[in-house]
Amino acid sequence: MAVCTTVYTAASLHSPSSISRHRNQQLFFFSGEKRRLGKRSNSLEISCSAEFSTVVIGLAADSGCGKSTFMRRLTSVFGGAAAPPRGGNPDSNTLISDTTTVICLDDFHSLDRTGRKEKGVTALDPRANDFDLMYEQVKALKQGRAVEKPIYNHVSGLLDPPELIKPPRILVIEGLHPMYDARVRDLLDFSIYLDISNEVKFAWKIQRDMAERGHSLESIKASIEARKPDFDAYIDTQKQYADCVIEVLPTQLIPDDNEGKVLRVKLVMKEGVKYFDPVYLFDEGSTISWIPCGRKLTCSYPGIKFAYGPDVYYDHEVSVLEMDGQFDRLDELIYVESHLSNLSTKFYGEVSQQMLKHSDFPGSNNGTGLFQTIVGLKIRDLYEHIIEEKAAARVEATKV
Ligand SMILES: Nc1ncnc2c1ncn2[C@@H]1O[C@H](COP(=O)(O)OP(=O)(O)OP(=O)(O)O)[C@@H](O)[C@H]1O
Ligand SMILES: O=C(CO)[C@H](O)[C@H](O)COP(=O)(O)O
Repeated sequence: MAVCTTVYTAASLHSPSSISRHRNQQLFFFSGEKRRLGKRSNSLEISCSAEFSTVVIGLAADSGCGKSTFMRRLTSVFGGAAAPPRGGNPDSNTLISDTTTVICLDDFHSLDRTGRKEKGVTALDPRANDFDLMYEQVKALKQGRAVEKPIYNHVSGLLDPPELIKPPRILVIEGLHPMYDARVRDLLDFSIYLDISNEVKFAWKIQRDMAERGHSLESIKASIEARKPDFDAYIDTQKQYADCVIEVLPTQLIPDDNEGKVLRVKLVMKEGVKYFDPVYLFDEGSTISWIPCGRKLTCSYPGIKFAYGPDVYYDHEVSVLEMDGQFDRLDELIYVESHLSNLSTKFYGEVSQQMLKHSDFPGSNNGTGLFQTIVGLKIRDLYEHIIEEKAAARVEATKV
């Protein structure tokens, strides 16, 4: 494996004088192709060996919408536990496992909490974020170069000294804006948008911020309202670019439900995405409605309803799989799994096994957990295909 290792620091990208200081920093060099950086090189750009490839996944969602839970499910599909960088800043937002590194895009806030207050902008506003640096650093990692990424400290509201991020096999960039900047968007091998309806978002935020963070109901309402215009303008618009959207809505099984406990969840899968074959129920391309409750699946009120079929989403052809309701017994999930195809599992029952393994995670009894698990397996499959493709290209290149 050859890895190019110029270190991009936040400072090096802003100040021309620091570019020369950092230009020749090379921290790691494995065997393989070596390209020397000329001392008088004007640019930090260096061409890296094609032997190394980081697959980049984008996960977009508003704060408190289940990104961390999704990340825990995804990391588990690859095996091993994810932890913050060892010996680093205790308030780091990064999670590293054997295969994946998850970086939080809040680290690219260019304004700290006070700066935002002074300028009267929210963290969702592009003016509070450094997209040039985000692009440079995601590109560097994708090409196999380590970066010195800034840290936004959620405890202090300040920008902390940067942390070193080495190129992983799979880089997940999660946060408010992974698909906002076209340059960053183009670096993504796959993208997901978690689309939580306002009613559900409110219920989740209350549950977490009141119970765990001691906020009052009024302050939670006020914070959601204050964020809404910027959320609509800058975050929600990104879903049109996503390869896959998990939409979470109130149930339709209980008339006028206002409890928000039972959920209707849709998995919107774009057609024609390389190495991503949408999952289907019973018969690919048909329109299907299925109530699985009966002899093989225990369902208490209000029951469970699945739907599947083709649709159009922001002018793209998509397949949509929907689940309304919740499971009573996860050990019976295999019945549902056996009617789904294109799951990219490695053995019969892998979806059910993953769900049972994390039955304590939020959403494990409904479509949020089921669809997050399925997307995790699809990402593993996509990753394996990309790696295979690169290996085949290398073999071809050696023949030439
Ligand atoms: N599928 C789910 N079903 C029910 N509640 C959920 C689900 N996912 C998340 N939640 C609730 O939302 C809260 C936030 O989830 P999580 O920490 O995964 O979100 P996040 O997007 O990473 O948040 P933040 O960006 O603010 O750190 C959880 O504590 C939980 O209460
Ligand atoms: O939307 C957010 C992303 O998670 C945060 O609100 C943003 O990062 C600002 O942080 P803080 O609320 O700590 O000032």
